[in-house]
Amino acid sequence: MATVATGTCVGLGGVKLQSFNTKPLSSFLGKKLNIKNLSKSRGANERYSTSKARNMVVFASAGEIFNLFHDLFLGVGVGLPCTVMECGDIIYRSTLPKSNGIAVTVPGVILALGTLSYLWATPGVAPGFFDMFVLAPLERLFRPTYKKDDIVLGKKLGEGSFGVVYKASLAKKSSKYNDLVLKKATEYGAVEIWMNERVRRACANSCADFLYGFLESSPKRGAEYWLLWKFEGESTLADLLQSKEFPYNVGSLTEYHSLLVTSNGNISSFEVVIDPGDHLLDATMLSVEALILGEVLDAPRGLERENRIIQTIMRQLLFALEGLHSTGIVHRDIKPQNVIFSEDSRTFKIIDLGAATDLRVGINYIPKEFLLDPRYAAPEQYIMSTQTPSAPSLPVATALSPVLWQLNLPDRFDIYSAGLIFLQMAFPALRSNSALIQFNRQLKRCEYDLTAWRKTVEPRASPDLRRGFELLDLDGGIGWELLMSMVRYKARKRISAKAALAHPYFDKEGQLALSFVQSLRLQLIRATQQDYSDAAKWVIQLMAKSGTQKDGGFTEAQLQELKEVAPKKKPSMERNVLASALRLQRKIIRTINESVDELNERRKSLWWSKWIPREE
Ligand SMILES: Nc1ncnc2c1ncn2[C@@H]1O[C@H](COP(=O)(O)OP(=O)(O)OP(=O)(O)O)[C@@H](O)[C@H]1O
Repeated sequence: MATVATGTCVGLGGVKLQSFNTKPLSSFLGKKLNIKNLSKSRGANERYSTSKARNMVVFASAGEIFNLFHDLFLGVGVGLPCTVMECGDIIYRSTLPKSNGIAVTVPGVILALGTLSYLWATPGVAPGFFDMFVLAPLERLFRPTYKKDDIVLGKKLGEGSFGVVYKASLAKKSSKYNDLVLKKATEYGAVEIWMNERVRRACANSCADFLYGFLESSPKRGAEYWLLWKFEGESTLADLLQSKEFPYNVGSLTEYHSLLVTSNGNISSFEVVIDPGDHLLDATMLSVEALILGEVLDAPRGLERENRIIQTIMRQLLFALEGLHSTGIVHRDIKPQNVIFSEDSRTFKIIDLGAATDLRVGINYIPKEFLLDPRYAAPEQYIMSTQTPSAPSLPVATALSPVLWQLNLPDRFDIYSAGLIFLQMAFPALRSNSALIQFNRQLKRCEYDLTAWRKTVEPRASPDLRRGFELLDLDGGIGWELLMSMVRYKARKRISAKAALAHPYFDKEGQLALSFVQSLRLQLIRATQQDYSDAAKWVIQLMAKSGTQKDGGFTEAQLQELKEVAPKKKPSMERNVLASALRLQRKIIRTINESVDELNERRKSLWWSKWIPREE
């Protein structure tokens, strides 16, 4: 009986040489094998035998490659029936192996884990798909909708480059939403509706409560996007910062002086600073009552108390930013004017997503366009490297988003702006526009090195400025350290919102009371924020210093020793491979950029706007 090791079955014959060649040929691949042709003529058999060895070599290597893929996909159960499960001998059924489910292989597990972590890495391809194709349509089915006639316009709240904002209310009174905010926006309104809907589904607490957005066309004004939010409150952080009372004007908003009924029936008071995520306990419910009754108790004023209020604002701002960044949205216009105090939730929230960009799908990613407020913009101006000049199409953007995110760390743009807000809160002298512009110039002159800036201004600092340094130096300078890790020239060296939230600056007890684990965490944050290029420069300088050990340089003998242990020049073959790999890498980047540019025609970049409801 002919056996399977004929090589006639291209690919598969080679794959299973060891196991197949002892089995009856008829048990494999049945009809596809031309058994007759092989056994009919002797000549054919001879030709077969002489080519057998050659075929065996070819098939053996092909077999190895196939085996690798076979093993890989076996782990995740992909392939033809008999390649993903053991079929045994179909004649003698008793030889069939007992089923033990899907075989798990190490490469299969690695592949599956790698794929999963790529799909879940920031900005999150998999959650993005779920959001877009499941949550968004579901939400559209159930959420309340509004039209022009449902809305009564009130006073104008502001007018910006992207539209006019009004206070508004509903024609039919609603118990939930009395006061609303309406923005009539230009073409960018479409982007803002998209961003607000995404935020409402992914991190509702980060931004103002968004109700609805639609396209409204009037013969007089043409097409306009109408966006509706809940009215969160009267004060933005900019309004609060302008007051001489800052931060105590915020203190009275965020601090509850709660009443504690002690066991002997006496009422004593204590202060609670409400953080996002804190739950009101029974005792603090009493404090709401106390607030309504106007029985607010004043704690002593001073640096410590101011520091605590600023800490609370920074934590709330970073919390909101972390929500946006973890879902792939970069705001690009973080400034005190766009941070509003929500009177209901008693937290600061972000508003104005008109300049935001959704990097999960590449929406509104127009780096060439200058949209940024220069007072708060990070030095890089663009959130993505100019090597990646414009937004890719949806599938390309989605597939590449984790890579582009890691390459550019676009979220650090917002962190720089938040750092400047922190600076303005700590230094009253830097709160005015002109003072901030001057500070920006000084910092640029110091090459964005805050320590260098401090050295130049501190000796001749005004009492206001000195007070700011004192505040940041509390608890062993932990506030100054956080500020420095936010305001840095290179985006890659800035701390992320998530890491900043874990910074010991936010530990209520201060740095001196840090536990062992907390100290370790601080060391880790410091290590990841280190500018290693400076360390490298230092080593090079040290090496370049000719002379003696006494001067801090290496001696000639030491340099000679180092030369000897230095790696020898790579062989030319290796260097050629390296050069080709680099050329290939450059070519891939160029090709991606070109296709990205090509795909970024305006027609294509507004694909999402067809999902925005139009008024009938
Ligand atoms: N949800 C809200 N609740 C209360 N007030 C709000 C809300 N949204 C916006 N405002 C108020 O309206 C003002 C303008 O809002 P917004 O910044 O979104 O408009 P804009 O047209 O983009 O303005 P600009 O271009 O100046 O930033 C804000 O400064 C704030 O005072």
